Parts: sequence; structure tokens; C-alpha cells
Amino acid sequence: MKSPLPSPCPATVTVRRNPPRRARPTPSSVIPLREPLSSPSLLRDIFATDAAQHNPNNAQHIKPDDSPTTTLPENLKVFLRIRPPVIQKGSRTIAESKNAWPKNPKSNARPKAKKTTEICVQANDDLRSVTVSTPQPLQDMKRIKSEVYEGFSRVFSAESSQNDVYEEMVKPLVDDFSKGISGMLAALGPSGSGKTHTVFGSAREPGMVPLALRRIFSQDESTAAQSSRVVYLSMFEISSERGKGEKMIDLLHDGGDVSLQHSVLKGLREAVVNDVQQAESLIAHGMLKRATATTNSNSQSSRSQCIINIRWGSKQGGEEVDGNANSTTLTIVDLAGAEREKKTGNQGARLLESNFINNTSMVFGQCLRSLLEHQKNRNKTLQKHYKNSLLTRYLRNYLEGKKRMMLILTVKPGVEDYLDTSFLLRQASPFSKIKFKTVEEPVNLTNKRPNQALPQAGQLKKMKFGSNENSLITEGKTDRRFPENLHKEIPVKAIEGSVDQSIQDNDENINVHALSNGISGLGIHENMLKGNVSNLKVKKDREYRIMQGFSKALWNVLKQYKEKLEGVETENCHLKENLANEKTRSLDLKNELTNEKTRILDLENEVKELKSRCICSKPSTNVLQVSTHASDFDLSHYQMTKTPEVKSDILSPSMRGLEKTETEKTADPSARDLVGSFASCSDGGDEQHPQQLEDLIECSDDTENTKGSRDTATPDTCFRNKALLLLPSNNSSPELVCCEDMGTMDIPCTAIQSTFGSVCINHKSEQDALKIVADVKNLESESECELDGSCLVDVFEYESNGNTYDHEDLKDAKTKEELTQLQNDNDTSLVEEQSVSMSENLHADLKSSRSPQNGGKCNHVKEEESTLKPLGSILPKEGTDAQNKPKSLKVASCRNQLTEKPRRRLQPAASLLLKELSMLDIKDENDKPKGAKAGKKVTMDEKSRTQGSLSLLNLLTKKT
Ligand SMILES: Nc1ncnc2c1ncn2[C@@H]1O[C@H](COP(=O)(O)OP(=O)(O)OP(=O)(O)O)[C@@H](O)[C@H]1O
Repeated sequence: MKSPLPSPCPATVTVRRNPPRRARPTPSSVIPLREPLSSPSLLRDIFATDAAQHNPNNAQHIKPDDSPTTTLPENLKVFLRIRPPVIQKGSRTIAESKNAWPKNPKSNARPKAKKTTEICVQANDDLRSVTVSTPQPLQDMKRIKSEVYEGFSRVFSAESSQNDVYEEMVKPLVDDFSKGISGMLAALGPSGSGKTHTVFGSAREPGMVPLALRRIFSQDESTAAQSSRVVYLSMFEISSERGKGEKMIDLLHDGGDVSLQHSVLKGLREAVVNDVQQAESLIAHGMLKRATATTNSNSQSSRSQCIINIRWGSKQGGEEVDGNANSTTLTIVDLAGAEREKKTGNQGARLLESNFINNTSMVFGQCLRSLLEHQKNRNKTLQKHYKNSLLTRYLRNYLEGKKRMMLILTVKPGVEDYLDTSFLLRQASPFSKIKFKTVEEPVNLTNKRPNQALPQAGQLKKMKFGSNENSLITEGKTDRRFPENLHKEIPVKAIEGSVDQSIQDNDENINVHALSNGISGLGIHENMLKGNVSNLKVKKDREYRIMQGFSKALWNVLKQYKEKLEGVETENCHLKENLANEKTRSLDLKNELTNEKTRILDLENEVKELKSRCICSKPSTNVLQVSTHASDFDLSHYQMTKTPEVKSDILSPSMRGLEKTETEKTADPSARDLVGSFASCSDGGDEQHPQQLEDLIECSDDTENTKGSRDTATPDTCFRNKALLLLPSNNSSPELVCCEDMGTMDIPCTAIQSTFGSVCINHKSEQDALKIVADVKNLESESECELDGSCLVDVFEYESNGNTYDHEDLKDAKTKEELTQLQNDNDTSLVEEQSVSMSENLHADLKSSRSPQNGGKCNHVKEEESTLKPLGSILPKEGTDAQNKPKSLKVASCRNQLTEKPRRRLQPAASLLLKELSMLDIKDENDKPKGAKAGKKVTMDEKSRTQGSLSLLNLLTKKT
């Protein structure tokens, strides 16, 4: 029945998966290829075994000593079985027809068998590897022609019989089981691949379970120890509970729900099996109860994981004596087959079942993968995947490599099953590298291990003599039936008390004889009591050691905790101290903060007080008098009346902007329009000078630094609220020049104090300013004072302080005579000195400010040119001969300042002095007119001069 493999694709390759191991296989993993066993050969083997067991000297299978055996590490054996392909034959397949096990009556429907001729899996000649050919449609996509999976202990082809599988796979397991080594065989594979067929088989082709039972019983019957051994059989399934939880059902006994608690099955009853027939009938009974259903893949698909346990027991005096849960067990697991939803088309409850099945298969695989990775790299922790399903929890010891297990993978060879097959092989073939290092205690078939077979002291109370039928497993221990009179607890207690006393006294020789005498009436054999006593002693001793170890461990743990506690307490103390310090610090800081706040408040109050004082006093300082000439603008004509300190401080920076070389001066006609915004403070008093000085310096510096960019910039804000009144010395029209556009400038007031008195002018527009100028000029013309040809201009800067100044006050301005009167009141000598020093300072400043760095040009002036307006263009000209008709003006501060403060005496004095200077006509001295007339005039003038003015004149004359 060979089906042709698909033709190889030239563009594809063959991939070798899981290549053969380099290490030599362990002897136990080498399974000699044998011919299928015939009945005679089986019998021969059985007889050989029996002979060995009969002959006490032949220890081939039975170990004489009771010591635990540590087996060498061996690899997990992974077998692969390829089931025959499904060939449609009527409504039944050939394979199905062979399966003669009783079917679950609930599932009668049969899926449509697909007719298939193409196969994708084929066992290789070495019988240890398999080649999986990629179906033609998938070859181009996967670019793999075929995959070779290696490392199997044996690959069973579709032609292999159940006996072949048994001989190669299960027989060694059963043999080891007979030796007292537990083992487990699990069948894995997709749905319908033949797991159940392999495990249980059919009447015609019995599977591994019946074959193993036959083997076991055939051995048991032929041994001399027949009377001392009992085979217990249990069978249960783990299925999904409506897709939510998992439940365990005892398949051999009706209505028995089983639960797993701490690796111990509760509620599972074992059946004592005496012969093969009984065992097979029990299995058949369990199979009928097993949950199955019809799916697209399998007409009788298992919907649960089925576990069969075959356990060795012992008999004493013709009655079975329970061992314990650790007794040798052979476990065979038939997992439900993984399903693809697409393929099975499951829905509803079936789909939930399918999810559960797939999940269990997945967890099973995860456990083994984790074990493999852990063994490959010990640094990788062994993941506890086993917790994720009931089956893996139950099989934990096997899945963690503590007990020996085998795997049989079943696959379907059809092309349509390629995906399932290749997936399973890829996942499971590496499991063959898993190693087991099992520690097993061999079964003493000749009853040489009474401690395992005999009941323990604690169980004696429960022991009841009874029939050797089914026994109920409770917490892993089987109840035994003892005679009723054993319920008399006095002898039992006497035994226990005696043993306890002996252990306490460390008395090795327990008076078993006395004990046996004490209970001789019960008919219990002395040997049995001896065994029990020694067993009890060992147990007590073990418990004592365990408790000792436990108490030591507990003591160490407590010690560590105590140390930790002490450390924590010390740390706590430190933290508390730190906290206290921090609290103190925070309090100090709070106090400091409060003090600072108080200080700030005090300072604020002080500032307020000072401000209020400043507003009240409003001294009009920094009045600059500038003398200019219409034809030749010369800074030397500018003079200023101001205290020397303030003048030098404030004017110097501003004057720097006025630097200009002589050539440029003449070349630049705008020089005559120069507005020296020699700003000064009028309301800050002496305390505010520094700030304003800074502002001025800033302006000047900025101008120097950003010379280019300032051309297009807005006027310097430093000169906001500043107005300049220029009266040229050539008696041309006075010019009012503002630093900013008067139309937009928000000037609350401008106060101009003329030399004839104090005037306060409130104007908000250019027109107002012009009016003021006109008014001042009128006043001058009306006055009888002599004009000396020089032009006195005061530059006044004010700041809005809320005061209002009435324009009409200008009319109340005092006449020049009144001013002169005031001037006379002043200390003329002081005035003269100050005037001289200021004049000198001014000259010095101007000279120093004319540096070639800025080409002698006044940057500030340049900036302001666009916004400054020559007064000549907006004021009517009153005269053309400036030399003959000099005019004098003064800009004054607010009225309220004048009322509070005495009038400035320096200004009139300075004006007078300047007037005198102008009258001197120093220039004319060089070409002094000859004659008595001229000399006479001079003499007359000299007479009218004061002593101070004379000295000043002398000084100036010397200078010039
Ligand atoms: N090696 C084989 N020889 C003959 N028939 C086989 C073989 N393997 C499987 N079959 C048949 O194939 C059908 C499905 O097999 P089986 O029920 O054992 O699959 P399964 O893997 O247990 O499926 P599921 O996981 O769904 O229970 C059965 O009718 C069985 O008789």
C-alpha cells in the first residue's frame, strides 16, 4: 500500500530537523531491532522471566537488596507511529473496521471518510527518522521540499502491528515495572491519528494496555511470589466541565468524582485485578464510560484525557496488604487529540471541549520544552507550566524528569494532514533529548520489603479484615479489611506505646516478644509484629530527624528575622533623629522667613515714605541751559546750571551722543536742529539720579552699539516725556523739539519755568507746547530786560505724577525784574563759583565726548532726527539778527514744587552771569576799537560788575 510521493520541486530543499545526537546513546535507549514477537517467543520470554523469579539465585529481574536504585540518566524515548492512510471502502474505512472496542453508544454518527491516496510522511530505512514531504501547493511558499525528523527511538510505519509497538516500546517499560521502576507512556498526536487505537487497540489488535496487563499477569502467575503480589488497576479521565473547569471521573466505578490534592488523588478507587480477563473487562467498561464524540476528524474522537494506572501491591497471608502511594506504578495516558478548529468545524460545546483539549496538549508540551531548556542550560529555571492543567499537575514528577516516561507520537500520513503532522513533529521530536535520572526503589517480589507492603502503625487502627475485592483509595492509601476484633485498640496502643518508649530510650531491642504475647490472643503473627515495630521505629526516627531539621531551619529563619528587625529598628531611630533635625531646621527657616517678611514690609514702608517725601519736595534739579548758535552750532555755547555732581553724572553719557567732529558739524546742517535730550530728573530728587543716569547711559550705549539698527527703530524710550525748548542765539525763532511725536506722546504736563518766574503748563499736544513757547516769547518781549545775544534754553524732563498744571499759569509768570530781584538775593559768589565750575565741566564733557569713534556724530541726535522737528519750521520767526537780539528762556518745574521750595536761585544767578559774559563781548577784545570812547565804555561796564564776575571774566579771558 505504497502511495507515490509528490514529485520533488527543484527549487526546494530538504531540511533536517533534530539531527542525531553526538553522544552515544545510553544502553537502555538502544533498542535492538527485533522481529515481531510471535507467541512462542513471547512465551519463551515469559518463561525466562519466570525462571529467574523462581530461582532465588538468579537475580536477573529481581534485586535481592532493598536499597534504592539510582538509574543512570537516560533519554526520553520518543516513538513515532504512522497510522495507515484512510482508504474509503464503502461507508467504512479499513482502519475503522479493525477497531472492535466497544463504542460509546452516544456517538453513532460517522464522518464522511475522505478518499486519499497521497501521503506526506514516510518512515526512513533506519527506522529512527521520518521524512515529511511538503505538499506541492505549499512547497513554493515554504520553499522546503521535505523535512527529515530524526532522533526517534523508533518509527513505526503504517504497516507496523500492535505487537511491534508493544515489543519495542512497552515491553521494556513493563519489565522495569516488574523490577519496581515506575514508568509512564503517553500518546500524543492530532485527532484521529491512532492514539486510542495504539493505547487500547481492539479485540483483534489489542493495544498497549491489554498487552501490558497480559504480560504482567503472565509473569505474576508464574512466579513463586504469586501469593504476595496484587495488581491494582485504576482508570479515570480528565475532561472539561462545560468548557470552564476540569473534572476527573473514575471510569471503573460509577459516580465517583475524583479530585487531586497535593499530588494525591482523592476518591479514586482502585480495582484489584487478579487476571487478564478481569482487567480487560474493566478496561472495556471504562472505555464505554469515556467521553467520546463524533468530529470531522474522528468518528469516535476522545474528548478527555484518559489515564490508566497499574500498580503493584503485596499480599500477606493470602490477603493483599496495601503499599503506599509511592509504590511502583505503570501509567499509560491517552491524550485527547489536538484539533484544528477549521478542520473539525467544531461549534458550541464541542468547540469548548476542543479548546480544553488543545490547551492540555499545549501545557503538556510546554512542560517538556521547559524541562529540555532547563537541562540544556541550568541557568534557565524550570518553569512551572505543570500548574496550568490538571493532567500535568498529576503527572508532575514525570514532566519534571523525576520519573521515567516515554512518548509515542501518532500521525496521519495523508497530505491533508501535513500541517498537523509537521507541527507535531517539529514540537515533539526535540523531546528525545530530555534526560531522566530516576531514583526508584525496586519492588521486592519475594516480599523482602515489608516496610512497603506492610501497613503502618497509624493505619492499624483502620485496618479491617475483609475480602480482597476492590479497595477504596483514600488520600493515596488503601483501606484494608482486618478482622473486627482488631478494633480493640488496647493491644494496638500497647504496641505503639512500647515502640515509642523504645525509641525514646534508644533501645534497639524492642521487646517484640512481649508485645506479641500481649496480642497473641488476636492471632497476629509474630513476624508481622516485628515488621510493624521496626517500621514504626524507622518512621519515628525519620520523623524525629525531619522535625530536627525543620526546627533548625526555623531557628535560622527566626535568627535572620531578628537581625533584620534590629537593623530596621536602628534605621528607624536614625530616621527619627533626622526627622527631628529637619523639623528644627524648618522652624528656623520659618522664623527667618518671618523676619525677612517683616524686613521687606519695613523696607516697603520706608520706600513708600521716601516716595511720598520725594513727591512732596519735587526738586527741580538738572536744569540745562544750552546756548546755541544758528549759524555755527557749537556745544561750547551750551551751558548748564546744575549742581556740579549731578551735571557731570547725567550729562556725560548723553553728551557722548553729541560727539561730532568739526568738519562733520559744518557738513551736517541738521546740527542746528540738534536736540540734546539732556534728560534730567525732576521728581526723583537726589535718590533717583542713579536710576535715571543708568537709563541715560543705557540709551547712549545702545545708540553706540546698535548704530545701524537704530536708524529704523522707534525713538529711544529713555527720552519719552521729555521736551526740549531751543532758542537760538541768533534771535531766530525758538524751537520746541520733542523726543517723541507730540501728537502721540502722552504727556500729562510740561512745566516750563521761565527766567521771569515759575510757570506751570499743562498741555497734551504740540499745539499746546507751541503756545507755551509763544507765550514765553511774548513775556520776554514785554519785559524790559536786555537781551544779551545768548540763548538760554532749559531742558526739562518730567514724569507724570498726577499733578495738573494749568496753561493759564503761564500768564502769571513773573517778570524778569522779579527774577533779577530774586537773583540779587542769592549768594552771588556761590553762583559765580558754581557757574564757572559747571561751565568748565560742561566743556570738559563735551570735549571728551567728541571722540573719533563715532565720527564725532551724535548718535542720539541722528536717531531723533526723524522725529524731531525744527522749531523754526513751526514757529513764526521774530527776528533775524540773533546777535543783536538774544533771548533768554527758562524751563521750570511744577508749581507745587515752587510753592514748597524756595525758587532756584542758581538759575537766575547763572543767567545773570552769562548775561554779563555776553555783555563782555570777549571776541571783540582782540580787535578792540581804539580811542577814548571805547576805553570809556569798558571802564563804565567794569564798574557795574561784581567781584565774582570779574574774577570769572578774568579766568575766561585767560582761557580764550
Ligand atoms: N494503526 C492503525 N491501524 C488500523 N487502524 C487504525 C490505526 N490507527 C488508527 N486507526 C483507526 O483510526 C481511527 C481513529 O483512531 P483513534 O480513535 O485511535 O484516533 P485518536 O488519535 O485517538 O483520535 P482522538 O484523539 O480524536 O481520540 C480508529 O477507528 C482506529 O481504528
